[in-house]
Amino acid sequence: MNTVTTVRELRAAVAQARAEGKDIGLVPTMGNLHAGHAALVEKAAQRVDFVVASIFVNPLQFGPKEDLEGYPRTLAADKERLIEAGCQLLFAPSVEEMYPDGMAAQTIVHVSGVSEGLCGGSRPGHFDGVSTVVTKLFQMVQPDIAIFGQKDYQQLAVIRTLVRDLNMPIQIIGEPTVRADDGLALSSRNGYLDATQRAAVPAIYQCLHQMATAIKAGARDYPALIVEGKQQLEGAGFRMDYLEVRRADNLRPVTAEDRNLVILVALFVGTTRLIDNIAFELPEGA
Ligand SMILES: Nc1ncnc2c1ncn2[C@@H]1O[C@H](COP(=O)(O)OP(=O)(O)OP(=O)(O)O)[C@@H](O)[C@H]1O
Ligand SMILES: CC(C)(CO)[C@@H](O)C(=O)[O-]
Ligand code: BAL
Repeated sequence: MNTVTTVRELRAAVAQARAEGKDIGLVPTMGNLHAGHAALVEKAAQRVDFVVASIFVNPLQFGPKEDLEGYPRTLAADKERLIEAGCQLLFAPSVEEMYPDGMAAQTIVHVSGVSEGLCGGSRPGHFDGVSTVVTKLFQMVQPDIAIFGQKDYQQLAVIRTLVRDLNMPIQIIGEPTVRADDGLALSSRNGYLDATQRAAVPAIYQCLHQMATAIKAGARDYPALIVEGKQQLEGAGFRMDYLEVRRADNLRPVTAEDRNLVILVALFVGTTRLIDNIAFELPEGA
């Protein structure tokens, strides 16, 4: 695996792969890689000849009181994981390389609709930062496919909308969330948890799973289910950001006719903000 840090080197390496007739896949990340990221790279390696991963902790998507400074940076270990997973090229640019004129001067890409509410409501500007950096990465690499995790469900929906609205010829692939044995969604931010918090957090997915089971069994009073779910999570010691049932395709509020649903949660464990979700289809007759 080669590592490049400049757009110029990135374009040259991708051009060479193209000249060799290879198709290209991109896996954008912020590093501190775990088995969830590895699954995305492995999927890309199954689908294309040349896998590019990026590691960039994008300041543009962090709020002023968020964890930009403390976000874990583990480049040496990340490279080992990428090699094992089948990555051919790592792009690990500096902030100056990505935003040479500074972030205030950067053209911003705003995806409307699906970026509003949920994480977009709690993290103002977050999805503008994501859409902008992902657009830049897409322009730099011009991949055939790009792979994202369903753990960041709203992000995936924003990127699908971005690609459709701006007619980008890139196939977006969403990969299932990789979980620890106790159900916790793998996330770089799990590393912020102490032992007591780590013991408590499997309750997040258990709650989502219970709610999904109840809905599949016929429960339709979503507001009541949400109140109950929040009480359960608050009782486990978490501070709620949101817990919502939405349409799985466009994240709009659910109507009685909708069959494809997603329950999304964001909460604080101490100062650590975690997200998770469960998407499911209502069985026939339910
Ligand atoms: N458990 C997981 N399973 C599958 N994909 C994942 C998982 N966690 C993250 N991803 C995906 O990896 C890509 C890079 O995400 P990122 O580097 O932010 O990792 P993260 O672990 O989600 O970190 P954070 O704690 O910052 O949310 C995104 O497409 C994200 O959805
Ligand atoms: C897609 C992404 C790499 C953009 O910075 C980031 O939001 C992430 O890691 O999910
Ligand atoms: N995984 C999404 C990146 C972020 O939380 O900023």
